[in-house]
Order: sequence, then structure tokens, then C-alpha cells
Amino acid sequence: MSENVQQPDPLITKNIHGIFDVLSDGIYISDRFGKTLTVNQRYEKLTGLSKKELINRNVTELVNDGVYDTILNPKIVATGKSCTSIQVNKKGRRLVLTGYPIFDDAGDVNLVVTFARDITAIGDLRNQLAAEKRLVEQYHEKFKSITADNSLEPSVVLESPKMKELVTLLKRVAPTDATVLLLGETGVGKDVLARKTHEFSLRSSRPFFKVDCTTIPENLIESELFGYAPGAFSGAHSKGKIGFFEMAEKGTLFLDEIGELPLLMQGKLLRVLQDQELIRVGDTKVRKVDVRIIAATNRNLEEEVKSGRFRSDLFYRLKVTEANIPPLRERHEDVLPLAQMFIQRYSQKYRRNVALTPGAQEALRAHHWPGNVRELENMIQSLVVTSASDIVQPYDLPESVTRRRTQANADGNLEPCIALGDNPPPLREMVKDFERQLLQKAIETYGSVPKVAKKLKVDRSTIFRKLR
Ligand SMILES: Nc1ncnc2c1ncn2[C@@H]1O[C@H](COP(=O)(O)OP(=O)(O)OP(=O)(O)O)[C@@H](O)[C@H]1O
Repeated sequence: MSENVQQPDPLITKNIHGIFDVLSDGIYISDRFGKTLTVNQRYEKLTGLSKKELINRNVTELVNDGVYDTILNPKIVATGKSCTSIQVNKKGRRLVLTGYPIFDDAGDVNLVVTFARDITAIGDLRNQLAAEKRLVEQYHEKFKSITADNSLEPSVVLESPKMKELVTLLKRVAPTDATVLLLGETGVGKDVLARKTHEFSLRSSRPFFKVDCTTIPENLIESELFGYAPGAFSGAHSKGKIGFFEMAEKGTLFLDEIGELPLLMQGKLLRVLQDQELIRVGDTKVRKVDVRIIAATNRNLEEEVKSGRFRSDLFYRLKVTEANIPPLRERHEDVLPLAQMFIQRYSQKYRRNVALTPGAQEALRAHHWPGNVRELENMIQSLVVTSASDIVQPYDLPESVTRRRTQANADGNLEPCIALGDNPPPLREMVKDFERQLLQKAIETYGSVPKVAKKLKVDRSTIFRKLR
């Protein structure tokens, strides 16, 4: 009876390879000298290596040829004990190997049977999970800020002809995947338009990640963008980490303040943009990435290129589509719609019912807004919180807003404040502004619009139009 158990059924012997092939693990069988005897189909599939290139070859020789990096055979033959290890092969597949000795009648190791399981898939799943987690965290943050504002959908105001033109351009390029470079002063809405471009694109259902290049320490930028391999540097997570590029796979990566990126990183970024592949820090595997890049800066990148602080090749790679967002002072048409939208948002949040008088509206429209939309938003928020009355008069506005950009000289005559900085308003705007101030001063001096009309020899309707 026991002899029957020892004797394999001839049907099994005949079909042994077929049996190997239906097993769900990869199987690799070598003899005590390390010669490869067989592998099953699952092994070929998992590793991407073919039976033909392995059979009859010695495992040590295969390691020397770089086919894979680790073998269990010599250790198992020497110790007679099973063991486990991780193997990486030339196709970049990572496998968990567990090898077992098969003994002959004399008790010597005759064969080594190794089972191979794919851990790349597990790694990929882990990465996917990490990406999802970061995405959930971002949505959570966004959700928190929206609910904290107690606002409805955050609205975007793009009313002025200049902004409408810009939106038309962004809508046109959004589906092309071309890189977009958003330029403009601080607070003009670069972030807002980056998100809009993503929404207009075919990637809108995929992730949108914003990376502020100024907030990541210089020595971490590469690993944050491209990820790192396990143990890539001291302090690194033992399991490694995927970077923003891989997290934004099939979506959009918004690189804010790109002008602050260190030169070395600029070169690395350029390579990734050109080759659409990256290598994580401390890794050797090349990974394909499919990410749309939107970059933004308030620096003059052309100047940065001239002074050698920004690589010209990266600059030209980024500015495939260049969108210049005008400052708020150059699109007065947006000021009141933005102000009304913020008033509505913050009135709802703070349970107020605030409204601006025409005089207050005019003061807002006339202001230079050096901090752009952010300054307007912050001012309105503070106004809604602090104003004693629901009706906001010009004198309720902060002095910085109502202060004229013209001043009276010693004789009481108006003089324009000519503060021509890096970014002066157009002459047309400055003249209009001065004219408006002059008419207001004239009304204060002469008492009424008809009197001013008479004194200054101008139509009443012209005065009203200019004041408006
Ligand atoms: N067109 C707009 N409609 C509604 N809100 C806007 C608009 N533009 C800007 N904002 C608001 O103004 C604030 C500043 O905008 P944003 O962060 O997009 O500016 P930015 O140009 O990216 O600034 P920075 O250069 O400082 O990064 C944000 O709260 C944003 O929601």
C-alpha cells in the first residue's frame, strides 16, 4: 500500500508540465548544481523571461548576465533549508521567491523548487492607494475650507473683455495637453485659471494637484515631485513614496511659483517633460508618466533667463501656451462683479446683508489694487465682519482704498502721485483716474455738477460719464 503511494501515477508523470502550468504561482526548478531544469508558464508571465532563455543555464551565470539579481539555489543546496528573498529581474519585475529543497534517498539536496510571486502588483496597488489617500486629503482640505467659508460653490468672475479673451484661449488649448504658463502679479488669479484650464480639459475627471515650489525645501523637491525608492535617503519612508507626477497620472500637475525652482531641478524637470518618463530618487526603474503641466509665476521669466537664474530651454518648453493675466487695475470691469460676489459669499458666512453705496462702489473701482483680487477679497471679508452698518459708505472703506492717488500741494491744488514702479498702470488709466479725482475735487469746491460744468466749460453729461 505504502509502495503505491511512493510510485507516482504514470498519468501524473506524463502531465507534470501541464500540472505546473495551471498553478497560480511561478515555478522555477533547478538541480543541485544550479542548472535550470524547467519553469512553468506562470513564471514566464510574471517575469517576462522565456523558458528558452533559461533552461539548461546555470543560475549563477544568469545572475552574472544580469537576467536577475538574486538566487536562492546555492544557499538551499548548502543548508538544506528553505528560504525567501526578493528578486528583481532585467524587466524590472519584483518577485517574492520562496525556495524549497527536494532531497534524494541519501538525504542530499537533489533539486531546488522555487515559487515566485509578483510583488510589483502589490507595490503598484500600494502606490495607487497612497495617491488616492493624498487626493482624499486634498479634497478634504478643500471641503473644509468651503464649509468653513459656509459658502456655496466658490464662484469665479471673468467678466472683463480681457479675461473673457483669456478664457477663450484657455478653452482652446485645454484639450490639447499643451503646457500652459500662467503669468501675472500676485493675487491675479493664476491658481483659479489653472484649475479652470484643468476643468476645460479632457482630464477633468482625473486628479489636479498643485505643488507650490516655494513651500518644499530644496533638498526634498526632487523626491516630492518624482517619488523615491525604499531607503533612498536617511529619513525616507522604508516603503518608498510616489511623487506628485505619478499621483497626477492622467491628470494635471500645477507647478506654482515655478520661477523659484532651483536650477538643478529645472534640468531634471525638463528631462521628465521631454521624455515623459521619470526615475524615482534612489531607484533604477524608468516609469512612464502621462501628466499635463500648468506652471505659474509672478516673476518675469524672460529676465530670469537673461540673468541665468532660469533655464531658457525649460522656459521655452513651458511657454508653449503663455497666458498673461492682467492685474485688476487693468480690468476695472471685474472689480464690482468680484466685490458683489465676495460680499454675497461673506454676508452668507457671517449672516450679514451688506451692500455698497454707489460712492463706495466708485471708490473700489478707482482703487489701484496692488494686491489684486486677493486684496479685494480680504478687504471685503474684513468689511463684512467689521462694518457697523449693512450699508457701506465710502468712509467705511479702508484708507488705503479711499486715499487718492493724487494729493493736494501746498496751494491746495491737485497733483498726481506719480509712482511709476515696475508695473505702472497704462497712461490712459492714470489720466482717467486723475480726471475723476479732479472732477470730485471740483464738485467739493464749487458745490454741484452744474456749477462745475459751468466753471470748467464742459457738459454736465460728460462730467457724469467721467465720474461713472
Ligand atoms: N476671477 C476670479 N474670480 C473669483 N475669485 C478669484 C478670481 N481670481 C482670483 N480670485 C480669488 O483671489 C484669491 C487669489 O487668487 P489666486 O490664488 O488664484 O491668485 P494667484 O495669482 O495664484 O496668486 P499668487 O501669485 O500669490 O499665487 C483667491 O482667493 C481666489 O479665489
